[in-house]
Amino acid sequence: MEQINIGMIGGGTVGSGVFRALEKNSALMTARLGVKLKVAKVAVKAFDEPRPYKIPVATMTTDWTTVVNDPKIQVVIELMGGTGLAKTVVLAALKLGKPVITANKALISKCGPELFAAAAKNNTNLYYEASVAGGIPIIKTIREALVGNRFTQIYGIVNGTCNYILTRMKNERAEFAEILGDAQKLGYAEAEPSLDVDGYDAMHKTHILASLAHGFWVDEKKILVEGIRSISQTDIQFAEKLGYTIKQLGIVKAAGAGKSEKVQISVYPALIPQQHVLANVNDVFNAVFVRGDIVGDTLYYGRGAGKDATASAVLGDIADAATDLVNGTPRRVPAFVDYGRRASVMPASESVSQFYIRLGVQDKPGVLARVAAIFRDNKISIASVVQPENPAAQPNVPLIIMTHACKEASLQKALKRIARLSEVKAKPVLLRVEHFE
Ligand SMILES: NC(=O)C1=CN([C@@H]2O[C@H](COP(=O)(O)OP(=O)(O)OC[C@H]3O[C@@H](n4cnc5c(N)ncnc54)[C@H](O)[C@@H]3O)[C@@H](O)[C@H]2O)C=CC1
Ligand SMILES: N[C@@H](CC=O)C(=O)O
Ligand code: NA
Repeated sequence: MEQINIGMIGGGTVGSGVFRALEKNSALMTARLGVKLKVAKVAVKAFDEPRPYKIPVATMTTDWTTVVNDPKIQVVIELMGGTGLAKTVVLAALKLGKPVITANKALISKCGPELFAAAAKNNTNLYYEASVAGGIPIIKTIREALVGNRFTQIYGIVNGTCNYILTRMKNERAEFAEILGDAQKLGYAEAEPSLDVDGYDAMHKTHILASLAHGFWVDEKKILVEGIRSISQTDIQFAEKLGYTIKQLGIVKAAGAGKSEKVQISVYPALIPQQHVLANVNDVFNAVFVRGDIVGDTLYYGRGAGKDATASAVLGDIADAATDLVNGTPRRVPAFVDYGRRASVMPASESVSQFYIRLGVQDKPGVLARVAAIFRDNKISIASVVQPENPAAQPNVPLIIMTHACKEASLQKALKRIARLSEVKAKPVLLRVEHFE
């Protein structure tokens, strides 16, 4: 029976997870695939760095080139992260004609077309299932299982760290910073956790999904990105009172048809109705809702981060890479196909939604009337206003306003004027409300 020798660059949370998962289930995979799989070498920064599972010292090296260049290594897995050296590693392996597996969404989002071209030029492939929604097989679903569909809507909770933080903020009334520390300890957060909390990790994943779903590599600068830092206990509790839960969403929504089709691609924390299925996706779990024109609505759920769930996605890619090698079909499912469907990305200013606005205002007569007048001037209709009682006679109090649906541009214009009012004492917090229509 043929054996495929695998070289891994990175042996941290995900890398050691993959090593351990193969120790556990490689015999099962061999039985299913008819090919033996062996992680022959692992490159790490330091042999004794903390990692959740052990990797034998004899398997490790600190020189990645000895892994990639070893003629016995047939498949290279990049699990080091970042977009600098990781890109060099991936390109080096592809240039040697070796299939590469990566979990690195930052790298795919930033350099996808260049890497896909290198894979094609060298008649090999790039596999990246672990890069989006951890253990959920969403890349395979969009590219293979649902290949017969046009995708009209994708809504995803695609960052495990943010979902974990928002869930614990809601359930325990705990504060942001303390929970982020736990997400780091659990191996969910990026090495640079601002990628998670400022929305960029979810943007990388939404960028990849949008590009796959619509057949052209989206310009990432056109994606609206907002993180979860500005969300406070006040927002979580008011959202709850109003019947909503706050979730960070990646949104890919197509409107119009043919040449006039526009795709909204955004990442932001949104108020979603408590009874919606995505409102009940908690902790590190991710979920992706996909609407296809033939299949209708579909939903995928699972752990979005962590050593084992992410390893499971890498194992799936190992199976594909090994089978493609054995069968001599390296480009059976190309990493990405640009089929020239240049729908335009809708500018954020054109999108329409309902808004939640939290202002910090002086508690004195006339403030609400002045704010309401600005909304009226911008033809924005107010759906409800909540101002909690102020028994402690604080000088500044929150004022929460829910609007009816309006254009983002009108809302932003109104908000600029409101922020300048002398009675408005803090930077307004704006959250969109998503009704999944
Ligand atoms: N942790 C998670 O839940 C998930 C992580 N990812 C992605 O997987 C990748 C790896 O993430 P983690 O395992 O969490 O990171 P980590 O920080 O735990 O592990 C990184 C590994 O790369 C090694 N490394 C770094 N620079 C190196 C160099 N110059 N030469 C050799 N080895 C080097 C480190 O020694 C370490 O073993 C990242 O791209 C991340 O975005 C994707 C999905 C989930
Ligand atoms: N930091 C990421 C890891 C998985 O992609 C997340 O929290 O989702
Ligand atoms: Na995945």
